Amino acid sequence: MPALLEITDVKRAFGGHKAVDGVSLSLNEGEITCLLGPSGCGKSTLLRLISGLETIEGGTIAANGVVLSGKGIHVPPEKRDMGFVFQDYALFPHLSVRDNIGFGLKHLSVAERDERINSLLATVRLSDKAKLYPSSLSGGEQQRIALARALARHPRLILLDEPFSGLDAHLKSEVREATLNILETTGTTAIMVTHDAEEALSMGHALALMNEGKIIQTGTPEECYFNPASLVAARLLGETNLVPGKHMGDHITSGFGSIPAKGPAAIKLTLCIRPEAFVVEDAATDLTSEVLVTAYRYHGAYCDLVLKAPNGDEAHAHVSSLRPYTVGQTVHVRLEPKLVSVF
Ligand SMILES: Nc1ncnc2c1ncn2[C@@H]1O[C@H](COP(=O)(O)OP(=O)(O)OP(=O)(O)O)[C@@H](O)[C@H]1O
Repeated sequence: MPALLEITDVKRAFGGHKAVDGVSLSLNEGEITCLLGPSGCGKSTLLRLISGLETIEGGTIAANGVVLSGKGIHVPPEKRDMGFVFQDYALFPHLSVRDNIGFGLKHLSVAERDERINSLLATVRLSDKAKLYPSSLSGGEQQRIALARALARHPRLILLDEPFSGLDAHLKSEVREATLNILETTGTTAIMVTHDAEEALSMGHALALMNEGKIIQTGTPEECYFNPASLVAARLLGETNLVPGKHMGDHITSGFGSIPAKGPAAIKLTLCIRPEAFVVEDAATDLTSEVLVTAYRYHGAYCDLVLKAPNGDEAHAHVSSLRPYTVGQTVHVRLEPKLVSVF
């Protein structure tokens, strides 16, 4: 897929603090790229640099081969052909849903404008709310208006900055799904900032992991989750247990069982084990370890166990809730190699 936006070695500092420190990233046409990183790592700044709301101090940003930000070049935001969805939606409270969506369409004839608004209202399933004002709508509905407004001018790129952070947990997954649907059916290219790993993994066609102003890994969600490039990347993508491991022939052993060796032999290894990597077996095998259950919490879909290995190492495990567990019992566990990274 061709790159729509090419970011090359982009830099931006504030008072000596390198907020964006030499970032290179390609956004592919028709894809949603999720930019995931901890608070303060520079995600919003990068988005603002792409939008043109902020100026770069080094590098280039080009769309379809045309430089938008570069040495002596700064195309203003309104000429970049991009749509924005902000954290707080930034809707106009004094305008109806219809007028919010049509705000950027004043260059069209009345008939063309009406047709475009009607089509967008249908896309975001708000046709029956067209005459209402934002204050009388739910958070999820307001988010869909913001999305429709951002899509109104058929922008080449949509920038979303934490678009679901204002929504209740139960509404979040529904609105995420609806947004994904709209972006995919309209074939829109988008970059979405989030610090929620689950959101990034479930919504992104591509992921860009960011830390301390730098992109530390890019790839599909599966590539990043199963093969994190570093401990920092692994931790960004979800809960992990860090446990020492040892090379023993063609295996790596740990207090929680053995996995086939990965990578070159090394004296000191750290295993990064996802909680769902633990498999409880009925009996001991070459790959299992007998561990003690020191804490147990039922979560419905799974059980959260704290396990203590014979060597004293501890780990959190998410295992099937079909089997009963009690604190103080011992179980035979092995590790699912795909969910273990070795550093
Ligand atoms: N206009 C500004 N003036 C001074 N410092 C700024 C400015 N904008 C951002 N920063 C600083 O740059 C760093 C990156 O900020 P940014 O908002 O891009 O992070 P973020 O990853 O989006 O964080 P969050 O997830 O908390 O929104 C922070 O240390 C922030 O304080």
